[in-house]
Amino acid sequence: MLIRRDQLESLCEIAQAAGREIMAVYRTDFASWHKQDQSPLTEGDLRADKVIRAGLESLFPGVFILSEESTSAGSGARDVFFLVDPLDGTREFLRRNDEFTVNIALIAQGRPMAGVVLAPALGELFFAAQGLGAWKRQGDVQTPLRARRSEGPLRVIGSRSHDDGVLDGWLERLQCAHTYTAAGSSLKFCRIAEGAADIYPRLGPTNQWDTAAGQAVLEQAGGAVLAAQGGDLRYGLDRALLNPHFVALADRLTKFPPLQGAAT
Ligand SMILES: Nc1ncnc2c1ncn2[C@@H]1O[C@H](COP(=O)(O)O)[C@@H](OP(=O)(O)O)[C@H]1O
Ligand SMILES: [Mg+2]
Repeated sequence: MLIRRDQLESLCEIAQAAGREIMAVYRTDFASWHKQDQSPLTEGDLRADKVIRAGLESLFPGVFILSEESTSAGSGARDVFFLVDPLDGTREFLRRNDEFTVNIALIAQGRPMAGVVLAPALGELFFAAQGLGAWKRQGDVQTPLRARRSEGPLRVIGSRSHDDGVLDGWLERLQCAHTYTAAGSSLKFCRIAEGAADIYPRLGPTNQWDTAAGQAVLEQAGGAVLAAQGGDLRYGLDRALLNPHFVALADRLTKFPPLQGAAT
């Protein structure tokens, strides 16, 4: 299922509306609490989820929505559905370091066909769809995205808040000079998509909604997201919510150490 340019623009508007809800909370002395899985939750997550769900239901009536914070009625596998993380990087939100994002992805036949990633505190919007392309919009400036491997040291980017030490061993096995930068949330995919980083190894858990929109942006910018067991990272309501370990790359031919200890 391909989406039209005006539909992609509408997805951007929905993300921006969610971003406004999040920023309204961010500016206050907001409370946070923990979900059953011990991940943090704020009013920002819930308000953004509500706005996104309402927007998607009106724009794409009847299309199933799986969000981190809510699930559409009905169950079973569907070929086409939305994957939504209304506030990715809740820990970054709590730390007030601005590196959190709104994520909306359209999945068809297991692949992310379109994605919008908005970093509302940074004012950066990334959006892409198969057949259309990938762009970054910041203020009035819009630029096409093109992932590219630097000619210098390999620029590795990784999680700011979730590093269980496995990454250090992986970096030691890299056979080339490299630099390392930490960044929160799905912004890591976007940094590769805009040519600011080369590789994002994820050797710890993520959920499907954490990665789908970022993958759509990166793939349409020319990059790739490879799953530990081989092939491009895929999505589905009939699959585990937890992603396998993966590596996101500007250039899929980049050599990297095996993603050992991969979850499936
Ligand atoms: N132990 C765990 N189990 C499942 N998901 C985890 C996890 N630790 C981190 N994550 C996922 O990693 C995301 C944050 O990514 P990063 O570390 O790259 O900023 C979290 O998104 P949320 O912040 O939306 O909960 C969460 O979904
Ligand atoms: Mg998330």
